Amino acid sequence: MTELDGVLQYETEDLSRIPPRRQGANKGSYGQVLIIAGSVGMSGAAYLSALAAYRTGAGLVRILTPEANRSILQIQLPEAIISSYHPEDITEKRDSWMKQLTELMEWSSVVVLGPGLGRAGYVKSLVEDVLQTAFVPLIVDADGLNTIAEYPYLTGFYTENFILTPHIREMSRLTGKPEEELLCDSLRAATEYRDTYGVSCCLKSEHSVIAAVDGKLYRTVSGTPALAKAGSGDVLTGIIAGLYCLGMEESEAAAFGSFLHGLAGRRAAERCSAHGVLAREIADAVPEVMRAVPGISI
Ligand SMILES: NC(=O)C1=CN([C@@H]2O[C@H](COP(=O)(O)OP(=O)(O)OC[C@H]3O[C@@H](n4cnc5c(N)ncnc54)[C@H](O)[C@@H]3O)[C@@H](O)[C@H]2O)[C@@H](O)CC1
Ligand SMILES: Nc1ncnc2c1ncn2[C@@H]1O[C@H](COP(=O)(O)OP(=O)(O)O)[C@@H](O)[C@H]1O
Repeated sequence: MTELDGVLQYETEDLSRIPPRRQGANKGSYGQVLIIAGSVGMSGAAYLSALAAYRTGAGLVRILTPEANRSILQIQLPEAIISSYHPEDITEKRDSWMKQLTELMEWSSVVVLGPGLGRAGYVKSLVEDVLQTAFVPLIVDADGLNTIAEYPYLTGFYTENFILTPHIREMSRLTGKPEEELLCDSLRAATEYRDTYGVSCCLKSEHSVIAAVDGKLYRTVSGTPALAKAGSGDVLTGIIAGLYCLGMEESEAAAFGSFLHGLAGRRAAERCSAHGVLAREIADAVPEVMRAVPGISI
C-alpha cells in the first residue's frame, strides 16, 4: 500500500490481505449476505450483486426481491436463497412485512440495499424500514441512494456501519451539488459527506475515492473504462459484502472492494476487450484475480 498526501492506495501485493479459506470451514463460517435488490424488469441487478458476493467468498447469499423475480433468479443463480415480497404488502400488510424483514435482518451478517429497486412508491417505505432495522453493516447503492436523496430525513437513520457507494450523479442528488464540482474534488466531497453524516462514503468514478468512518482516505486507480457498463456498480456491492464475510472491517472492505473491482474489470477486459465486458464477467473475474494470492488456490 502506498500513501500520498494522506491518501492510501492499494497495490497488487496487497492482494495478500485476502486470507486463505480456513480448513474445516463450513458455509456458516463465511457470512450470511442479504441482498435487498431488484424490481420487475431489474432482476439482473440483484443477480449481479449476489453473484459477486459468492464469487468473492461469501458462504451464503440470500436475495430479498419482489415475488415476480423468484423463478428468474432461481434459474439464474440457484446457489442463492430467494426470499420474496409482494410490493403492495410493504404498505398494506405492515405487521407481516416488518416481521419478515426483522427476521431476515437478524439472519444477516451484512446487507446490500438498493441495486435495481426502482422508483415505485413502495420503495420509499422499503428503504426506510431497512435503514431503521439495520444493525449489521449496510451497503447502500443505486435506488437506495436515490430514495434517500428524495427524502433527506432518511439520513437521520444513518449509523456508522453504513457504507454508501454513490456514483457522481447519485452524489449530486444526495448533496445538491453540481457534478462538475464533485468531480473537481471528489476526495473533499466524500470526506465532507462522511464528516457530516458519520458513514463511510465510496464516491465512484474513474478514480473512486473512499472516506472511511475510521478517518482513513483511499483512492482507487486499478480500474478501467471496461467498468463503464450497466451493472458494474451492482457487482461492486457484492464484492464489498463478500470481503466483509472474509473478515475485513466494513470500511476496509469498501476500499479494498473498489480496488479488487478494478482489477477484476481489467482481468475481464483481457478476455473480452474493454468494449465487450459484461458486468457478470467482472464478478466472474474476481476469483481469477484472487488466484494470484499464495495459498488461495486450494
Ligand atoms: N440488469 C439490471 O437489472 C440493471 C439494473 N440497474 C439498476 O438500474 C437503476 C437505475 O440505474 P440508471 O443507470 O438508470 O440510473 P442512474 O441514476 O445510475 O444513471 C442515470 C444516468 O446518469 C448518468 N450517469 C451514470 N453514472 C454517471 C457518472 N458516474 N457520472 C455522470 N453521469 C453518470 C448516465 O448517463 C446514466 O444514464 C439502479 O437501481 C441500478 O442498480 C443498472 O445497474 C443496470 C443493470
Ligand atoms: N472509466 C472508468 N474507469 C474506471 N472505473 C470506472 C470507469 N467507469 C466506471 N467505473 C467504475 O465502475 C463502477 C460503475 O458503477 P455505477 O455507475 O454504479 O454502475 P451501474 O449503475 O451500472 O451498476 C464504479 O465502481 C466506477 O468506479
